[in-house]
Amino acid sequence: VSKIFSAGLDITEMSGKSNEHYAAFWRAVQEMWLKLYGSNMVTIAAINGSSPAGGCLMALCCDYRIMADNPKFAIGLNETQLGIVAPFWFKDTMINTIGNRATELSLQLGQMYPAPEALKFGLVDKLVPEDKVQSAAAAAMSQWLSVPDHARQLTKSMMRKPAIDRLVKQREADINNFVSFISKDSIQKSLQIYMDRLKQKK
Ligand SMILES: CCC/C=C/C(=O)SCCNC(=O)CCNC(=O)[C@H](O)C(C)(C)COP(=O)([O-])OP(=O)([O-])OC[C@H]1O[C@@H](n2cnc3c(N)ncnc32)[C@H](O)[C@@H]1OP(=O)([O-])[O-]
Repeated sequence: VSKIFSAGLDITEMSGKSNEHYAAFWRAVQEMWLKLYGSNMVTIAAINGSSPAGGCLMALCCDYRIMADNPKFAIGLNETQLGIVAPFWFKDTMINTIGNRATELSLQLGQMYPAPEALKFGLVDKLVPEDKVQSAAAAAMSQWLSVPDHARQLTKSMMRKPAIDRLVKQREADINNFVSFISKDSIQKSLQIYMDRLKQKK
């Protein structure tokens, strides 16, 4: 979709559904993170549009982020703006990228950063003109692949394993927590209001 890298998790999957549905959905989101954050391959995000919440998480899972230099595109974990809470492993992924204080600011405010600010915060590593995002990502990939792979993989795993182990240990509890949170009437209402606002914006 033009102008969107990823709109994040599908909000319609989190509203008006059964607890079984929410549990299966959340397990799939966990799986995506475990696979992408834990991948031993080199992953470069070519961010060619806005990237809220789950979209930001996907970008943060990568080893390096290149974003289109367009202030209309914004990236961030904006969960609080929807009345929901980014789980601890979203938080850990952001801390591992931009540090504790910047993460606390970002998460509490549900801040979306336009591309130039995202670069300042270290949320992305490089800005390039919109038509150069793919080629810049390919160039970055070549650089990353020139490092001896075994050493790079072990280093990546050393950096990320503690966060991954934390979720693996608490997977079921995290699913239960998500289901009981998302199925609350007050949270369902917040999500509905947010979706209505998105539609009104058009
Ligand atoms: C604990 C849980 C953690 C949660 C993590 C998450 O990721 S939470 C998710 C956090 N995500 C957000 O907060 C993203 C909110 N979205 C946005 O900020 C903007 O849509 C945009 C910047 C992605 C694209 O702007 P744009 O002007 O190019 O496009 P547009 O605005 O006109 O939308 C087109 C259509 O798509 C619809 N739709 C959009 N997103 C979603 C979605 N996630 N889901 C479902 N539907 C969505 C929108 O309603 C509209 O539907 P319609 O009326 O055609 O039936």
